[in-house]
Amino acid sequence: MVKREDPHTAGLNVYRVGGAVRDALLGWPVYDNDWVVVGATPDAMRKRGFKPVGRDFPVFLHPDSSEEYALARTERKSGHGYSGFEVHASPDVTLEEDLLRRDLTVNAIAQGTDGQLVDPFDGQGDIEKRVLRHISQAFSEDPLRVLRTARFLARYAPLGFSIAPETVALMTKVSESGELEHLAAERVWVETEKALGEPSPEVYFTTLAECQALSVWFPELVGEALSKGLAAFEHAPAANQARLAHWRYALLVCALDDTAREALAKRLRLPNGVSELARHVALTLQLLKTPLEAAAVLHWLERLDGWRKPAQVDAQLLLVAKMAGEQVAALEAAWNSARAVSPQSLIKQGVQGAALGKALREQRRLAVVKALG
Ligand SMILES: Nc1ccn([C@@H]2O[C@H](COP(=O)(O)OP(=O)(O)OP(=O)(O)O)[C@@H](O)[C@H]2O)c(=O)n1
Repeated sequence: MVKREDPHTAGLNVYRVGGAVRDALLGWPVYDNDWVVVGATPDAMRKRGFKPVGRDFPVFLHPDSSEEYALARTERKSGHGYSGFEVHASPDVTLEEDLLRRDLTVNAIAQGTDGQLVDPFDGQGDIEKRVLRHISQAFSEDPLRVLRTARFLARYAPLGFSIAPETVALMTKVSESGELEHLAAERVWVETEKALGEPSPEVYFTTLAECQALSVWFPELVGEALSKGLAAFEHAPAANQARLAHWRYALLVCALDDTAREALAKRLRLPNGVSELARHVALTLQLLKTPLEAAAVLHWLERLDGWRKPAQVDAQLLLVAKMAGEQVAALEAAWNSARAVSPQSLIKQGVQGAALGKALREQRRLAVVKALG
């Protein structure tokens, strides 16, 4: 089959870059491509039908594929945090200059439309050696890269990867400089959430501990709390990636006390669903610590909003299944009996209003008592 040339990019100097090239070389699944465009202007991109999306630098979406096309640029840090960047994008920025501003050698390989690789920092050599290595001191201009590097290791450690000692040293220097504190909590959570969905999520946290970054954003997890939390990961049930990440987070913090867990949730500005899930796991483990009693089970179901959101109870039973097997079976039986109590049948009997609520509560109580035997 003859491949038709894409009219939108015909004559443009474009390269596939970043994660897509890295992952293709690693044999890892590639979900989306990022492209860099050399020698073009924003105007020329718009005329070709690309849609501008970048707020801080010129990035465009391809009109058909919606893949990202960024104009080659250089960046220089000019202040704290993420806002302090001076971006220089112009047709005279070369591909090599654009690659030089990037974080890791394995992320700075470009591929021309002819398939040729442009690899000025020997990213291919580092892929072969299984090493995550920073490209230059500019690594420290974006403190998020400390978290990114730990996250990449959580993904690739099972392939034999490690972080170059000089990069660990630089990550430590960034952590100790206080720059990590300037990151937005949301960005920290995005990295952490991704890391929690990776094959070796524990590696993210141990790496952050090793380079002194853990105490900045996760002080509650420093020391023994971390080993306890990481040990809980193996109890995470199989799930899709988004769910798995949240379940693992809830397990990670399940041994913390309420104050520590809530402080962490607040600092990370966790989405409500995630902090609530973590709270629920703590409640469930608390319930399972002692022999099950009907009043405690009913109180737990109320706290989980189980009558309105039964899926929240089901999730808890799955989550703690491997931690407290037998008790969980009894709890599940009690829950199944209680949820089988139907308001409809009471309504049919003519029970209404406040009396209905009371009757429901009583029938559920009886169901739980009976199930617990
Ligand atoms: N703080 C950052 C973010 C991104 N990049 C560069 O931009 C590319 C694309 O970044 P991104 O899409 O965030 O990550 P990927 O490397 O594509 O990895 P992932 O598989 O997680 O999407 C990276 O490969 C890297 O070259 C960087 O140098 N520093």
